[in-house]
Amino acid sequence: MSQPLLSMEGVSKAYSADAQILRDVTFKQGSNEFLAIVGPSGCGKTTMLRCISALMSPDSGSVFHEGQSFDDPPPWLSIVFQDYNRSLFPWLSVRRNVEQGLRDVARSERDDRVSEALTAVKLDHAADLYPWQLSGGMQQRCALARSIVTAPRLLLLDEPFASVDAQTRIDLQDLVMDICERMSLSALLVTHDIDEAVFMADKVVVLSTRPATVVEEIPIDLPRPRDQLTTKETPEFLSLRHKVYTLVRQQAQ
Ligand SMILES: Nc1ncnc2c1ncn2[C@@H]1O[C@H](COP(=O)(O)OP(=O)(O)OP(=O)(O)O)[C@@H](O)[C@H]1O
Repeated sequence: MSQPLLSMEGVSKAYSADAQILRDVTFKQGSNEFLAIVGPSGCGKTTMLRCISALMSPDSGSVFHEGQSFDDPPPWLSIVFQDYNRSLFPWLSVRRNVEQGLRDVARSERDDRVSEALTAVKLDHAADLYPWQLSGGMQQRCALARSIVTAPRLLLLDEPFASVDAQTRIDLQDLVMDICERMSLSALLVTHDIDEAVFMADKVVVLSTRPATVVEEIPIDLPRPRDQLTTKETPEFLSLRHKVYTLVRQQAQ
């Protein structure tokens, strides 16, 4: 049987003796699977992403990519953060920002790949502008282009839509789902927004309060492509949203 793309097995992490953050976190993510992580505020979701991306080592347990452990941030993984303001270089144009992901690639290939990534996020027209000349949504699309330009297998999304307005958030959700579909990319989305988790994911993983552990994994078998209006009006969507919301609320009590 083939190995999952990503697996966390019994991962625990504490920042100090009295600050246990993760406790025995275990789940698997398959290839091309879109996974959403939800849980109470401050439960340790970002800490979990740091362990997955090898920016931080777990105290116990392991993270595996196709059955292999790894020590450094791996090339098959890219991260998109909430705070695009701090993740883009203001002194570099959009094109040069995206190019940062490709420093080891030959110039001729680099230009083509940057252009492809900018087309994928619909930013071709803004390639020569600077981040401070862009709207919030455009800056986050630029950050997304920089993440996909390296052709990763897995995109880690740490509340990537939390700093934009409601309409832009919806547009970015559709864009990310479309990119994942077209590039056969897996995604692991951390979000506080339960509608967003159910709408975008193939599986929602619910975490407990600190120290976080997996409370339940809920498969989301809504058909794709998903539509912001019609999918969200189906009884199946409403019932899944109810289930996830109830579980998260129980944790917070
Ligand atoms: N480097 C660090 N050193 C010490 N404590 C930390 C560190 N990073 C995070 N923490 C603490 O660990 C806890 C979990 O933080 P984390 O950011 O992982 O949670 P989260 O679920 O992503 O939070 P939120 O829901 O607010 O986005 C918090 O109490 C936070 O203050």
